Amino acid sequence: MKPRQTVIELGGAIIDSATVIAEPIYFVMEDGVIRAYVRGRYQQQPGEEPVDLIRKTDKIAIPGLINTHGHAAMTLLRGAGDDMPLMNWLHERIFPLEEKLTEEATYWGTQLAAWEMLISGTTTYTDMYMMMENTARAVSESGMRGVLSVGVVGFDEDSRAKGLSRSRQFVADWQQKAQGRITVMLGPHAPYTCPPDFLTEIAELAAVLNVPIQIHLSETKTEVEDCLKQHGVTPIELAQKVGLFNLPLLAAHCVHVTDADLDIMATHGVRVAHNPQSNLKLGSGVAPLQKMLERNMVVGLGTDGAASNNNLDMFEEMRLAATLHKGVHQDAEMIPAATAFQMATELGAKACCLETGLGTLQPGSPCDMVLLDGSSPHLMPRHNLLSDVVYACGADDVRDVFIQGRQVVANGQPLTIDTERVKSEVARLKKIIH
Ligand SMILES: CSC[C@H]1O[C@@H](n2cnc3c(O)ncnc32)[C@H](O)[C@@H]1O
Ligand SMILES: [Zn+2]
Repeated sequence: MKPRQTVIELGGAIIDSATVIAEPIYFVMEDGVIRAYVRGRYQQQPGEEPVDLIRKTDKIAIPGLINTHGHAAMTLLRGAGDDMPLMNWLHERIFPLEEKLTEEATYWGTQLAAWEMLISGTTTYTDMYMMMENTARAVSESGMRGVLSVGVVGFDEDSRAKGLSRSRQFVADWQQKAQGRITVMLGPHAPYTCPPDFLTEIAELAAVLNVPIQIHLSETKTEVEDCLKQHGVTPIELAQKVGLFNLPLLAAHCVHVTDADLDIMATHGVRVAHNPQSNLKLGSGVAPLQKMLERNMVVGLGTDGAASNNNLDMFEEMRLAATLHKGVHQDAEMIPAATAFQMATELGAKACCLETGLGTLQPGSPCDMVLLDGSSPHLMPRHNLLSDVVYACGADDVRDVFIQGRQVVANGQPLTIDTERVKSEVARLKKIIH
């Protein structure tokens, strides 16, 4: 039997960064996939199969936002260490607190993150953390898409062996699970926590398991200076040397990269997660985004964890990406709204090695759709819909969210998260993690 179709009628839509329709439009969905979009109002034609009709003519549709770098359970550490540079923040505050995180804490921290991400229009996110089984369970229950990896460090033989075996098991258990919403990567933390021979082992394992890699690279000046002192090469050169770039790889940050580093990355198709807010808050610097895009590199946007941001709001990242670089370079033409929007959607999907079509509302794409309140002052008088979404809208304008055609947020409220339970569990856990 042919699956029943659903039609969503809207007041306008951004199909992708190059296709903006600021007039009535409807989408035809079937099996969680967008089959077509048609300008104008929906009218059933004589003899046409009946459809389920959702009428939201005061809403504007955009593709679900894609957060290309994060550590979901770090919501539990929000505000627990502020105004410190990365290395002090990690060693003096974060690592000691993370020692106290239990498996169930990881689960509730991820639930809290999913709640925050869903109501702010993020439908897909990446994660690298410890105890990822619980993260995957929370992601699966939330209805979100997750690109998940076990965070691995190689301080000694024991941590190396555990990291590799946990990663293997995680791929076996979770690759393409939750109706295909979960995909897995390997997650070596950084070159300063994983020695070169261990990074090679990880690259070899990724090739065997046929999964991409995500890693923090060249985040701070100190990281680069230490790497040069210790290994005689930059973190990017090191990553290439040890074989990491022979595989699809998503590099978070890349703030302190030379032109030669960028050429290496571009040649090897290295994808980048740009995290402007986290880089500013930790005082790390500003990544050379324009130079990356000039080399046609795939760059997505990310929040990083809630302890270095301190929220998971992709509207803020989009707006910051579109304004920060203009200010730094005194060039108002840099990173136009369409580019920032593309990074938060389509390019984000590519950065995460996800299926084609994700990050757009084009026919054939999965129906991961966010509906904004068309009667918000941020969307008036509507000279330019794309500009309004990037420069004026915020998380508060998100009303409804669909992932794979399933509604997960209705009128600003998450449908898949027991928010009262999350509130009480997080309050309880705060007493343990302090
Ligand atoms: C080994 S699991 C992931 C690990 O990464 C830590 N982390 C969070 N944010 C950052 C960042 O900006 N740079 C480097 N490492 C970061 C997190 O606390 C976990 O320990
Ligand atoms: Zn990170």
